[in-house]
Amino acid sequence: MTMSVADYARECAAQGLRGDYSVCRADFTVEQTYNYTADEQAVWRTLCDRQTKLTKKLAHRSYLDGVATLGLLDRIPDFGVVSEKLRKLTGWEIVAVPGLIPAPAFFVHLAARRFPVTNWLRAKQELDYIVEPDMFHDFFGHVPVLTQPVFADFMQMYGEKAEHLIALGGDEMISRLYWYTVEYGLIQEAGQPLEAFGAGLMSSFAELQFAVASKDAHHVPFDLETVMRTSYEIDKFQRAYFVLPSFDVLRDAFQNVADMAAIIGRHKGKPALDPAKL
Ligand SMILES: C[C@H](O)[C@H](O)[C@H]1CNc2nc(N)[nH]c(=O)c2N1
Ligand SMILES: N[C@@H](Cc1ccccc1)C(=O)O
Ligand SMILES: [Fe+2]
Repeated sequence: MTMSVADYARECAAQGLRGDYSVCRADFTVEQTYNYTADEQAVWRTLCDRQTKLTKKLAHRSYLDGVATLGLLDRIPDFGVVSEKLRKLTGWEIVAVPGLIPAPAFFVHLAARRFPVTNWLRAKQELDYIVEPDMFHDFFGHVPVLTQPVFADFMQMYGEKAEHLIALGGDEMISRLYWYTVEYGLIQEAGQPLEAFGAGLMSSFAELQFAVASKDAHHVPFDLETVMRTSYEIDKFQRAYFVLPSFDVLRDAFQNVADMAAIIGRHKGKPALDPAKL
């Protein structure tokens, strides 16, 4: 199922990831330990002020409705306090993690309506973009939509179905689908402008503008099989952004898990598609 914390900690250190995985529980959770400095509080406020202005213009309404419901904070959030509010709204809660955790463990949390939020914050030198998920990405990017019942249910369903598809050897392919939609997806509904959908865009001042507004961004119409076959890199701007015609198209992809299992069966272990060549 999931590799041990010790093995994963070694792998993260080898990749130069920042999180301290030495104090994780077996499910990769840690305590939040609310001991942030005045400087970190100031970085948090700056990030929230700038991103709130930008997402108002470029983000899909599902995210903005979530922000309005969540009531974004002028201080670094106390995960316990926010979990109390989330539980009442949609049954979700936040668990603290040291940073990126393995996909299988990640999906087990989603299936249980627990969203893993990194417990450390980016430095002021990384304000516009950071190569690994930090607390601002996980919280500001992902948590707002968990207040919206339709998306809260979708994220739990994603975790449940992913566990089943990982058992079929779909670990990489189900992660790609998550990556190109929940993390870096765009959406353009009929008669609407192109908007950001993915959390990795909501938390990055630089990439949000690039993905939605730059003529150099490579936009590809969403296609389930293509997405599941296309590789991605986590530490640079995406070389393809898939555009959903509606949220229903993404949710409906999960209605027929047999189709997803068939795609996994067809392409498991084959070379991935290059996003730049789509
Ligand atoms: C599912 C897919 O692998 C995706 O990149 C996961 C992996 N691990 C993660 N770990 C954390 N802490 N936060 C995330 O958003 C993710 N995303
Ligand atoms: N690049 C995102 C953070 C992120 C890194 C890696 C994976 C997902 C998200 C940001 O700058 O906010
Ligand atoms: Fe994320």
